Amino acid sequence: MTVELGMPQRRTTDPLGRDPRAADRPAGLAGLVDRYGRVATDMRLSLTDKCNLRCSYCMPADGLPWLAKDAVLSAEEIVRIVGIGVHRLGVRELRLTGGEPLVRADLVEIIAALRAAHPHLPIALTTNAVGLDAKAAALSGAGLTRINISLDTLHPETFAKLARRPFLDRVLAGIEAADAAGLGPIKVNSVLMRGINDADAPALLAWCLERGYELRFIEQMPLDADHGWTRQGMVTAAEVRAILSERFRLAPDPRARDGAPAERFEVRRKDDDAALGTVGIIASVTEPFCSDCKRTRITAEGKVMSCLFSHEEVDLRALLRSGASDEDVAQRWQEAMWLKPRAHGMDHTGLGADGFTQPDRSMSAIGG
Ligand SMILES: Nc1nc2c(ncn2[C@@H]2O[C@H](COP(=O)(O)OP(=O)(O)OP(=O)(O)O)[C@@H](O)[C@H]2O)c(=O)[nH]1
Ligand SMILES: C[S@@+](CC[C@H](N)C(=O)[O-])C[C@H]1O[C@@H](n2cnc3c(N)ncnc32)[C@H](O)[C@@H]1O
Ligand code: SF4
Ligand code: SF4
Repeated sequence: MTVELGMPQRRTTDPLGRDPRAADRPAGLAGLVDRYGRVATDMRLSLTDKCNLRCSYCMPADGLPWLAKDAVLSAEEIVRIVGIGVHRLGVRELRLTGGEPLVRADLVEIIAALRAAHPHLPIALTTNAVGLDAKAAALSGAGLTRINISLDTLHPETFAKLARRPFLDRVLAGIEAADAAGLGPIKVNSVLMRGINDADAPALLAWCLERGYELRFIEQMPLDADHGWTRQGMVTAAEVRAILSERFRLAPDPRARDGAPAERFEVRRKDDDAALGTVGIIASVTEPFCSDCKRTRITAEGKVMSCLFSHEEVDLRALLRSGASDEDVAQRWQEAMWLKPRAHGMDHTGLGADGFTQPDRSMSAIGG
């Protein structure tokens, strides 16, 4: 069997697809453990590579060549692969992402089927919320647990510039509908771009705090399809804290982080120190959290990416479609995770630094 790998190499393995480099994985070791002792229990599954926005930090203006329909995992394959993760490999939480998961016509059916198979599994969705106003109630009814929504600005012109689509009103309607449908706690994801929306950060935080949403500012990572990212151009976590501190007082949140990308802060009013809520900062570049990583990713076409920045992908779809048993699929997934890089796709942290190569795929094609 030929195993498709990302750049820079292709690799062929034996008929069962065993990877010789994972030969040192102790026999009988349960779960998605890697060589550095991390255990992946958080599964992130991309439902599609397609999207209806063109955020400049993710997609090119003209979009990307979309995968063919039959290249993407079907609803049945998704249910099977999640079942293997949960029942055989210790997956404890699931996040559905993309691309834009809402463009998938069978999203509600997928969630209903996953919920029927796993009554107690936390199932979250990361979405841009375009069209969510019409679907939030159905998603909640189907069993979706909670939702994270991307929103970079409250200014229509800035939104249209960043997302290259004039859809701010639709996103705001989607957020409101998600809240009304009980899909909280709602988390809002915001990527700050220097000179474009960084000055909007305090106003966006005030807006989220008023509504009880948890805003998280995300450092831009080198995962844009245009390969235009530079370390100097990126707005850092330290800058975000400085911008927010002009209007609020931030104090470390005492709750345990538990491997989450976001470091949380309590937000207090400056004059009377009144508690207003929480803000998160996801500092993948300047304050990486790889040593506690518990994530395993499956792309829309069924490939394991052990790390967001992996240059290797292990094809589970081919196995699923070749009549392989759940045990074989689980074993390949375990081998892929055993070989997970230590950090940022390498053996050390350093996005944009020496030794780092940006993956060919954009965030939208990996599944953010
Ligand atoms: N470097 C890195 N960044 C990640 C990883 N997972 C998520 N992120 C970043 O965190 C952002 C927010 O991710 P979400 O999809 O909202 O999920 P989350 O923050 O893990 O989810 P919660 O459990 O709701 O806090 C993503 O857009 C990425 O920028 C990861 O494994 N590595
Ligand atoms: C790839 S999107 C997929 C889900 C959905 N389309 C959305 O935007 O929420 C998931 C998350 O990735 C984030 N993202 C995309 N490109 C990024 C980049 N280059 N650096 C950091 N985060 C990025 C987005 O802000 C979004 O919150
Ligand atoms: S960040 Fe999400 S909404 Fe924006 S282009 Fe990427 S996949 Fe689409
Ligand atoms: S860069 Fe890779 S190792 Fe680091 S947190 Fe993200 S997925 Fe985990």
